[in-house]
Amino acid sequence: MTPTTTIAAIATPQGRGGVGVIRLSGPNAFAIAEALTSKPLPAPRMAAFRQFCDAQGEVIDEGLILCFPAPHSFTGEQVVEVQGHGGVVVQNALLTRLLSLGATAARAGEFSLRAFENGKMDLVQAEAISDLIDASSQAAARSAVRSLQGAFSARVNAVLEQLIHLRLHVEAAIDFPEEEIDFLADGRILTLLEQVQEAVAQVQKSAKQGQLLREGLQVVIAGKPNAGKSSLLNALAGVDRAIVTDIAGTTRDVLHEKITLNGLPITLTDTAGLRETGDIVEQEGIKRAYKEIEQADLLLLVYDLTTDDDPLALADGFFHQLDHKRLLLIANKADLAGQTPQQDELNGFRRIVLSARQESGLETLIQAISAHAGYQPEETTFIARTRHLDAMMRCQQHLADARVQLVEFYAGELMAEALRLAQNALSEITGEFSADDLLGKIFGSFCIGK
Ligand SMILES: Nc1nc2c(c(=O)[nH]1)N(C=O)[C@@H](CNc1ccc(C(=O)N[C@@H](CCC(=O)O)C(=O)O)cc1)CN2
Ligand SMILES: Nc1nc2c(ncn2[C@@H]2O[C@H](COP(=O)(O)OP(=O)(O)OP(=O)(O)O)[C@@H](O)[C@H]2O)c(=O)[nH]1
Ligand SMILES: [Mg+2]
Repeated sequence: MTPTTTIAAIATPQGRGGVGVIRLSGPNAFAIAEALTSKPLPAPRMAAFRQFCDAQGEVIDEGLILCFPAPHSFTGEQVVEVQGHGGVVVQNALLTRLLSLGATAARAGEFSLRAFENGKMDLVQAEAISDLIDASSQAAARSAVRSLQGAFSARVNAVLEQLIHLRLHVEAAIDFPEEEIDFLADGRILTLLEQVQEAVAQVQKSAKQGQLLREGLQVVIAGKPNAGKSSLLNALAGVDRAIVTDIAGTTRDVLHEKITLNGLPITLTDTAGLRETGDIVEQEGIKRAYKEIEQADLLLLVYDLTTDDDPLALADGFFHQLDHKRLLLIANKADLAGQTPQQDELNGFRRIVLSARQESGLETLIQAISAHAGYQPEETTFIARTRHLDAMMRCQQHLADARVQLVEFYAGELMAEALRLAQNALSEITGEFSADDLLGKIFGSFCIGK
């Protein structure tokens, strides 16, 4: 084993601020802090005012120092906070001094990784810290705090307990072969298995909401030139973001705008009008539009009601293989066409009649977008990631396999093995069972100092 280093990093953002905090964590944190201040440290968890000096005794900054003896700290190690003034130059000078005193510059996520390794939190909670910092809506932030406080972990652990209970029954059935057939066939094990499947399904449902809050929804606006795509983006964003003119082919570049609808973070994308063109710049814009269309969670196909464009023919022409569920038809310029904003269906496609310029019919569109995402905000939603959903999906596959082994083959051993794999998959969520590269991937995506 490599000896544990003492790591240091600036914990506050790089920039101007009233206060800038540098954290130290590791076995030499206290010794390094003492050398920095040339004074005894204050009592644990008590702030003291100190001067922070360089090797020549020159004052770099003055501020507060705070010590957290192991294991009662964020990381579970000795932790010191050096709270100086918030400025890029002075903070870097302090950090450099700490490095010269023997500290090592922390890698991204290294404080959180240590907290995880020392049992201060599980993987879901560590991820929740990162998601809280990156939350793009109030609802996302609240659900990240819920995960941080253990709401998600508690649900996973409850299912794990059920699963372990089931495994004990199955192992017992295998260990007493004379009773095997009866034990496996009497329905008790099947009932337990179905209860576990249902419990996982419930957590999956909640986690799906949490993942939506974390990742948000990619909504791409597409259609022919002049249909009113940029006008729609501006209307939904509530700001005059995209250039709108009556010249067809106004938008060239792809434009992203982040908004939240009822707490759901959404990235709205405006694209160049789709048409055959000889203009090279426009061609490039259209190429980029198609790239966005491919990646959209939801596509708004905007067309102009005052033209004789047939939206279904347009949809077919622009995106032949498109999944119907991903497409919403937007009949724009209702004001000019003398139509009232409304919602209806066209050959199985949902259609919304609205006026982007007059901003009428937008509420209906917003509702349709939320409904498309299956977004149902609840007070108990916890933040979740694709990684978690993936683990639960694999858990369900193993449970389904266990069921087949039981009901079709009465194969106790094979059922037991499937259940073991199901448990491993579920345990990956909280990190109880994990591959090393998984940890590297997760913590590497954190910011430095976290
Ligand atoms: N100044 C400062 N503020 C901060 C942090 C920090 O590191 N420093 N945090 C950084 O993320 C968050 C708070 N996280 C923390 C989590 C645990 C402990 C801690 O001392 N835990 C001890 C004692 C617990 C207790 O007294 O109840 C322990 O777990 O034993 C400290 C900060 C947000 N605010
Ligand atoms: N009356 C009326 N005019 C609209 C409406 N929406 C857009 N327009 C007008 O239609 C013209 C084109 O609007 P844009 O939003 O630039 O259209 P676009 O689809 O982004 O066009 P390109 O960027 O060229 O592909 C502008 O003159 C808008 O003011 C609407 O609902 N009603
Ligand atoms: Mg435009």
